[in-house]
Amino acid sequence: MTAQDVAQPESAQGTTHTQLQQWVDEVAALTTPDRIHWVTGSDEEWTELTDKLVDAGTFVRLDESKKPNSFYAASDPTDVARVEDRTFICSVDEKDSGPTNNWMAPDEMKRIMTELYRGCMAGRTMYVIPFVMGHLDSENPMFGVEITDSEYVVVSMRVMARCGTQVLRRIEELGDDARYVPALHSVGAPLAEGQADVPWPCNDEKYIVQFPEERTIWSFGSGYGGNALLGKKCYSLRIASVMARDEGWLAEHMLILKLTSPEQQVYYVAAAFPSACGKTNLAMLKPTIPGWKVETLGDDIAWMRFGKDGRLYAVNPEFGFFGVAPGTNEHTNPHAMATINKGNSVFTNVALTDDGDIWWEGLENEPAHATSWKGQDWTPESEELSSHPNSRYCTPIEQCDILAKEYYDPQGVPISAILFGGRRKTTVPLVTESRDWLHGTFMGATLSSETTAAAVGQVGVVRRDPMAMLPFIGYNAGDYFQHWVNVGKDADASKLPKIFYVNWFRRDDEGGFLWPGFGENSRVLKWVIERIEGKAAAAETPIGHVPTPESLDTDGLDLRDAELEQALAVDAEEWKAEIPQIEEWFAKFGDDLPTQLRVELDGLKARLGV
Ligand SMILES: Nc1nc2c(ncn2[C@@H]2O[C@H](COP(=O)(O)OP(=O)(O)OP(=O)(O)O)[C@@H](O)[C@H]2O)c(=O)[nH]1
Ligand SMILES: O=C([O-])CC(=O)C(=O)O
Repeated sequence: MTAQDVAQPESAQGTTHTQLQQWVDEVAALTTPDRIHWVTGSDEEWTELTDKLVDAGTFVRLDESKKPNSFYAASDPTDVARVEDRTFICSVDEKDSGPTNNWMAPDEMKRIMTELYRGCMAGRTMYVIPFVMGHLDSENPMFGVEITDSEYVVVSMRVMARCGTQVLRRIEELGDDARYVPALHSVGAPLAEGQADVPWPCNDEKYIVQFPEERTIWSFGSGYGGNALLGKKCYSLRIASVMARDEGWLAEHMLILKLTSPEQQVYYVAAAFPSACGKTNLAMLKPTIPGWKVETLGDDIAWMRFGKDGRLYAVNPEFGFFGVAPGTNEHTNPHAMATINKGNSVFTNVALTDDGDIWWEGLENEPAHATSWKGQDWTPESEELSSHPNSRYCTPIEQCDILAKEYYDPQGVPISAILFGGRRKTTVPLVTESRDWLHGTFMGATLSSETTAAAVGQVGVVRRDPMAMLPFIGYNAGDYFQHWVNVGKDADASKLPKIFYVNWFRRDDEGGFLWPGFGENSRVLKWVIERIEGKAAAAETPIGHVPTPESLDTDGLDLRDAELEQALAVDAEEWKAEIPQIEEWFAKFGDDLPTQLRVELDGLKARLGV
């Protein structure tokens, strides 16, 4: 079948952008969809698609009075999270993908995937989604075009990115000057003539592939989150990190928040934590200390470029939140709750209540009965969880009642502090200030965290997750470290953000969290700002500057002195035990590890007396 044979629905407008049209035609010829639909982004289209998803049994419409214009979806039980072992960086030279990524030669990968794509959209509609990550009116709009055969992906992309005709028109206006990332996605479930569809089509064989030199993404087999919404992790982190390396900026797995002190001083903070380690919660934090205010700019991704004034400015390229549902409630994240309660959201792999609402572990008002994410009867006595630990809400960022007005500024905001952090039960204190950019880069490069349900695999295993980017660095991680070193070297040190390392997850001897976390993390933010202002005290330790117990504002906090001390403790023996692990981690990189990081490690060893 040729592209010309593919039936065009009346709504298909095509494009005057010859090269884009050519690519769409080629994909259609290969994948043989029944129809092609160019996504407009209109409200009518949303209604059409969500109705179609309801008819297919993929979506259940939630009660309008509880969650207007919102939908429940349950995925195939095998398609619930990112698949890191099926994710590839197919650089031309294997060395450029480095020791932390899966690699295959691009030609070989394309040969395999072309066969998988052949006829894979039969019986389905092929959607063409023009989108832009970041602002349409920015100096260099970061366009993408995702082709997908999943209505779920179209609806979710519409929440997560600025999509549709307005973007396509801009691409057409720019013509050959429009730089866009072609991103091809299929669930890999062709339908034979007359064959009924399943609610969640997917394929056991999955590939999530980035071609860094071509700045192209090919994804096959999964309909879920970061595997399928290709503007998110695949483009805004893996491909964008390659662009950032080449162009001298940073594409990072970071939230961005605006902090206003009681004296009305404004600071912007970015923070990198691995998936499901608290970015969304910190980004929307409700401070428990009087006079401090937090507003949100982003909860997952930050693109940071130097401004003319020499400071590092961050923008959030996304348009929605794709947040972890379990644990989210009125206490832990009241702003996320207010955002999703406004509706226009998609909930995946949570529980469906009998009165047409959603529920998950940790949410208030536990229902007496619900349908679990696996479609089974669920009651509080059930042994199985009602919701998958990586169940998600997908909701528009503009509904967030504490969205900072600067979100709309394509220039972004000047960052004063960068926080790195992960989940560690032991060893890592509540907060540590680095001595300088290089030391902060070392902290980031050696970041460690227990694995979570956000990726398929074992949960709770400590692994190194540099800058929380382990699954997202689109090139050799050794070169990525060098890029961070270079950013510091080329900048005016006095204007660079200060780097800190936090750990909300240290445990006491009974296994409870030592630090109450959530809104109380505002106390740590306050200390961070007071360090920047030169006001707060700190103790110098082998690993960096740690608050003295008195320097951290604990007014009104129900925390015993001994607990605070334990949360802040730097135990030399525990840190000595980290050294061989860091050495093993660094050994992976061979000569690609920047000398400066080896020098930092030697410094740490000397201070610990190793
Ligand atoms: N103990 C404790 N748990 C927290 C804290 N902040 C977040 N969490 C929990 O960590 C889990 C993940 O939190 P999120 O804020 O959604 O994580 P995220 O980093 O945005 O996750 P991704 O969307 O996967 O990138 C939730 O279950 C939270 O309840 C904290 O300060 N202390
Ligand atoms: O990418 C996803 O599927 C969800 C997400 O935000 C993450 O895992 O960090």
